[in-house]
Amino acid sequence: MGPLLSATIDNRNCAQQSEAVRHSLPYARAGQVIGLLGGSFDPAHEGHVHITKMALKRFGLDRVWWLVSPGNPLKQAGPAKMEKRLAHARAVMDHPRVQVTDIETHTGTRYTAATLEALQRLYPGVHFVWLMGADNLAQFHRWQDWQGIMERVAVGVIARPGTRGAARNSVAAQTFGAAKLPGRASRLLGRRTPPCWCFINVPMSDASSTRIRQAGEWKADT
Ligand SMILES: Nc1ncnc2c1ncn2[C@@H]1O[C@H](COP(=O)(O)OP(=O)(O)OP(=O)(O)O)[C@@H](O)[C@H]1O
Ligand SMILES: O=C(O)c1ccc[n+]([C@@H]2O[C@H](COP(=O)([O-])O)[C@@H](O)[C@H]2O)c1
Repeated sequence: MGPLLSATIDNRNCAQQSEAVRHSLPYARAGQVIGLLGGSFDPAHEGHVHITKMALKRFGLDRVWWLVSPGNPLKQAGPAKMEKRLAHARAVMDHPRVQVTDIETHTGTRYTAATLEALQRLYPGVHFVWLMGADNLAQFHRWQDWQGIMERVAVGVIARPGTRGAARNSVAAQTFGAAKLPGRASRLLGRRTPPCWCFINVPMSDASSTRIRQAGEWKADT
């Protein structure tokens, strides 16, 4: 087989693969603002539901997609099986504008920077907003290519009990201080050109997956 033919077949395989990935993904059209809440969801709980509803309202989002992670790259211990976490998350989060997905299984990405790059390639013209609790902002500078994430998408941060100070003093908050949108303007977040991030001070939920696991209400392999 000549090099030209082999390259054509490779390209076709590649196109078929990305078509298959596209079929496994939720629908969004250009111009929509989609919030992405990535997490281990091991298990999903009322705190996730609460911040999702707050984000929909306060960040002016059209939809939120939960990205149930194959595994947080910074966590040593693996979470419960994907099918189990997905099923539970779908039972917990029942809202017409929220979809619970395993997108990273289909894109084959684990690091958030790579996931966002893949999603922007798959959804041209869609505005993505990365959502996270304040605890994650505090350690955001440990994520792979975290500055690249800030340059790529808007970031919406939601208050979490006991983490406000650490979030405010975090490397990310300090480094991108000039790109902070005041909470009163939070609805504009999704349509701003990154870097742009916003912290919303909302009524808080103290629910946590760690607490649920420690109480023995969720077992990894059952
Ligand atoms: N009660 C909460 N308030 C605000 N943000 C939350 C809350 N619970 C989870 N989040 C956020 O939701 C995202 C996914 O969280 P995750 O699935 O890790 O749940 P968790 O309760 O933090 O889990 P764990 O205790 O295992 O670390 C993260 O951005 C996290 O900050
Ligand atoms: O990309 C990274 O380096 C990175 C490091 C830590 C966490 N994340 C992502 O942050 C989200 C929250 O993770 P978790 O385990 O705290 O629920 C989830 O989508 C992870 O993939 C991403």
